[in-house]
Amino acid sequence: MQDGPGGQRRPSTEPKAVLRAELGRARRATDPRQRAADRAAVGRHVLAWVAERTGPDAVVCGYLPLPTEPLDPAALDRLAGTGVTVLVPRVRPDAPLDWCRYPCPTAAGPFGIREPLGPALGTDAVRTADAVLVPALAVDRSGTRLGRGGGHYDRTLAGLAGLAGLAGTGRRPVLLSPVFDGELADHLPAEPHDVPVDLVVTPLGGVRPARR
Ligand SMILES: Nc1nc2c(c(=O)[nH]1)N(C=O)[C@@H](CNc1ccc(C(=O)N[C@@H](CCC(=O)O)C(=O)O)cc1)CN2
Ligand SMILES: Nc1ncnc2c1ncn2[C@@H]1O[C@H](COP(=O)(O)OP(=O)(O)OP(=O)(O)O)[C@@H](O)[C@H]1O
Repeated sequence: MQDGPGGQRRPSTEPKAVLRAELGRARRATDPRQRAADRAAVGRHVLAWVAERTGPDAVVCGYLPLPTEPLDPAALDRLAGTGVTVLVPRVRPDAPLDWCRYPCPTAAGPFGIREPLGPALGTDAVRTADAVLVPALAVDRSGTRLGRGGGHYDRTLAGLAGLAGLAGTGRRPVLLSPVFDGELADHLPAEPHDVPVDLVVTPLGGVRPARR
């Protein structure tokens, strides 16, 4: 939102902001039973992928999903129950995300998301991850993601980009974005700071390469 003449709030007409508003409306308009089935399907796909591709010693960065987001929170519990180390983000203003080990107590946080209250592991904890679930409102054919616009994940993923090819293992976490099937876009506005995701997870399509 921007301040309009006279100081009243009016919606931004910036292309990304318009897209976010449209995608948000579509999510809220989805039939709750369909949404629940979709969220459960995405959770199952994530669990199966982790079991197949990384195994029980894995570290997975997830997030505490909003009720309209395409990920069943129970999937995080099941993942943690398999022995996988699950981390969830804590927002810090104008900084990369901090991380807490899940499950942990949570409290109502900004933007309607639950805020984890466990000990803060620091922003570098994401570097230990084998996979990072990156929330998105849509993902396009080049893997460009449309997020909520806070830049929280952009700042977090920017630190990881430099990990590829580093001395040692040279590995960086695999980036997966859960989205609803209708949120695979042909083209989204991309900026230089946008880090593309590797994989998308949808209820019907399962886990697939983001580049199509
Ligand atoms: N579940 C979740 N956790 C996350 C993110 C996210 O997108 N999803 N974030 C990604 O960066 C960060 C928090 N940033 C956010 C920024 C804005 C809004 C937001 O606009 N919320 C709407 C409600 C949307 C809805 O109900 O669907 C609002 O407050 O009106 C949410 C999270 C870190 N944690
Ligand atoms: N690496 C970075 N360092 C500092 N600021 C950044 C970085 N990446 C993005 N930003 C800032 O974050 C703001 C939001 O960027 P953008 O619109 O791409 O968000 P988003 O990807 O939708 O959000 P999110 O990353 O939270 O999911 C922009 O003002 C941008 O300048």
